[in-house]
Amino acid sequence: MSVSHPAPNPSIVYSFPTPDALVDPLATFILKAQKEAIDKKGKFTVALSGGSLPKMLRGLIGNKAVKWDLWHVFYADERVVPLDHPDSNHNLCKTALYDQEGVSIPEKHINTIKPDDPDFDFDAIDFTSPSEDDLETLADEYESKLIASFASKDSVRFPVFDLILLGIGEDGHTCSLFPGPDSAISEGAGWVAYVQNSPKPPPNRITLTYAVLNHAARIAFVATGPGKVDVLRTVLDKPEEGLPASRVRPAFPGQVWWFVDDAASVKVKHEKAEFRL
Ligand SMILES: O=C1O[C@H](COP(=O)(O)O)[C@@H](O)[C@H](O)[C@H]1O
Repeated sequence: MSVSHPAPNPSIVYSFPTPDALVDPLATFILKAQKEAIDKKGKFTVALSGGSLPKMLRGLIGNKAVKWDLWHVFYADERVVPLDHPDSNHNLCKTALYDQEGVSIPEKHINTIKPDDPDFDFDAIDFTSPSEDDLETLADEYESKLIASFASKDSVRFPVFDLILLGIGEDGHTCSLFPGPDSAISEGAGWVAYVQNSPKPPPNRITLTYAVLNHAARIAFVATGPGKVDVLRTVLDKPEEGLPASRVRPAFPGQVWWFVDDAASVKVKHEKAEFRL
């Protein structure tokens, strides 16, 4: 017997005149997601990306409505480098957000890729050339952190994030899910995968899988600037081309939103909505 799944909701695209103009609406959107999550279950689970995303969260800084103590943060992807390395997505988020005045997410709620297992010496990894065993351990241990945070008595097949904030590369990658045939990431039922030889440096990465992204309650992509113009057109108007960002389509009632600027969306034919929550 075949089981039919409801079709994903169409993505909602908001385009703003400048990158600065999307900062406050994005903060408002995040606060709404936070409120719904906290009203329902007393915490807010969010996955953050690196790249240009962390700085776009500046509208939250100093906003008294943010319940930092109830945030539980994971990374949509992370580069396998020391946590204080300039390429680390954690380090980017720390600099742009956690270290800012008034931002008080408890340290134990920030889930880095450094394993909790005291027998695994993260700092001893050869970061210039980590072994496949190390990468596999990091992915497995990160999955364990997700299990500890999401599995309950109604134990889950996949974590359901309240919100996942994503960026998109000019090649259509999102998280560390790059274009091209990588069946391990594409088809695997796991929650976390490792990537070697990523086309964008640094080469070794840990990423949430499509399966996790597509179980989220909300996904918000943030993309600005003329460098994203062609990829945005392809992802939004030609999803059949199957670029990684187009494959992020959580099943109903999940929903994808796009916060973009006009420079990035100028060629997009997909309907643009007026921002209102
Ligand atoms: O390598 C990565 O790239 C993407 C996109 O970055 P952006 O600077 O173009 O926004 C990012 O979302 C991801 O977290 C990162 O590891």
